[in-house]
Amino acid sequence: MKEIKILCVYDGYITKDIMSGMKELEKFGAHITMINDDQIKNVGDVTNRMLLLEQKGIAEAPTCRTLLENCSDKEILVVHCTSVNKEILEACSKLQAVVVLRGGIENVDSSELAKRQIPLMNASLRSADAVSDAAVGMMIAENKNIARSHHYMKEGRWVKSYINQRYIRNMNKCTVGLIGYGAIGSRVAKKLKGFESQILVYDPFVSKEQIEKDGVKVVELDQLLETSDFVSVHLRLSDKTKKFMGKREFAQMKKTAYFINTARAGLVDTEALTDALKNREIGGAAIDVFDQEPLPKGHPYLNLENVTLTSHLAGTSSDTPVVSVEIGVQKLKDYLTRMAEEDNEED
Ligand SMILES: NC(=O)c1ccc[n+]([C@@H]2O[C@H](COP(=O)([O-])OP(=O)(O)OC[C@H]3O[C@@H](n4cnc5c(N)ncnc54)[C@H](O)[C@@H]3O)[C@@H](O)[C@H]2O)c1
Ligand SMILES: O=C(O)[C@H](O)[C@H](O)COP(=O)(O)O
Repeated sequence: MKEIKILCVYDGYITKDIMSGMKELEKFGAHITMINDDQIKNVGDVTNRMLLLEQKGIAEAPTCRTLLENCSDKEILVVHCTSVNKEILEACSKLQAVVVLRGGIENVDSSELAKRQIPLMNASLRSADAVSDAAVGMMIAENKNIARSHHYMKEGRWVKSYINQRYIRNMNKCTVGLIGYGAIGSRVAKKLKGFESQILVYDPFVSKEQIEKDGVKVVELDQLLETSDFVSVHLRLSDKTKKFMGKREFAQMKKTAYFINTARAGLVDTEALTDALKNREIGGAAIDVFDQEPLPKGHPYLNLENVTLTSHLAGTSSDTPVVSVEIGVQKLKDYLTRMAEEDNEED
């Protein structure tokens, strides 16, 4: 079996222990080197790096010096959120494939890889269960006033009456609108089916047939916004989806509806959402992701009763980093097997 040199870069989220699952690939001829991303020390740094990449792009991402110093003879790079930018790619003359242990691929110069016809593999489903659990949890928490009641009880208050009790329905009578039907959106739908909610979906990039085979209904965005009791956004942030939810969209929502954001803050015009919440143009919101993290003191959300906030933890689960590596290992096994078969055919 031909030896193939793989360089794995771990960071504050994917640790050396977790990355050691890659050793399984030695049976497939891999020689594995593991290094640490010298700029990332903890999970907070990982989140900040992701946000920087999504907002500013790969060109502004700093280069990991340890990666640069160790990559020249490597055939495969495995990274989590470490940047695989032009400087790194120029140094990788032997590169045959790149594996990103996350769903988003913003940390990799994918157009440069495409030019060089180098395959890029990712772990798109790795946190889909964690985030979809969180989105469904947020809907139920709003419906049942769990966070608000908890907050009051901590203050010694026994509050029995909440504004939404006049109109909120049980989940089996609620309509949930999902914007984006990828890894996470589709899992939210699957989980909500157990609650017998009516599910509406807007995602023009997935075929109607594929979505409707899950027993949910494809609608136009206007209909989704106008008729849903919960509007949950599950898009990737890009130039095209920036501020997808603005003044107009919040105005279209029912006055009693909740907006759920476990995706990215940049998808939303924060000022428009704040106004809609303040003026009770929508029922409320549950939000996990913010323009600035940690959320700065005095942020308007903090003074609103009809908003529930979590500190960017929807994707956090002890399973997520492990699943990332499992997916990466499986994709690499398939890749190495294919390469070995092609080599055999040529011989
Ligand atoms: N809060 C967290 O901890 C956390 C963790 C992981 C992921 N996320 C975020 O969750 C979001 C969803 O991730 P995913 O893995 O499901 O992404 P995905 O790429 O699998 O799905 C995105 C979907 O959006 C659709 N889409 C794109 N443009 C659209 C448009 N204009 N209108 C409607 N649909 C459109 C795509 O067709 C795709 O199906 C991302 O923003 C991701 O960064 C958050
Ligand atoms: O915390 C998050 O939001 C995620 O861990 C990360 O930023 C995105 O993960 P992905 O969906 O790209 O796997």
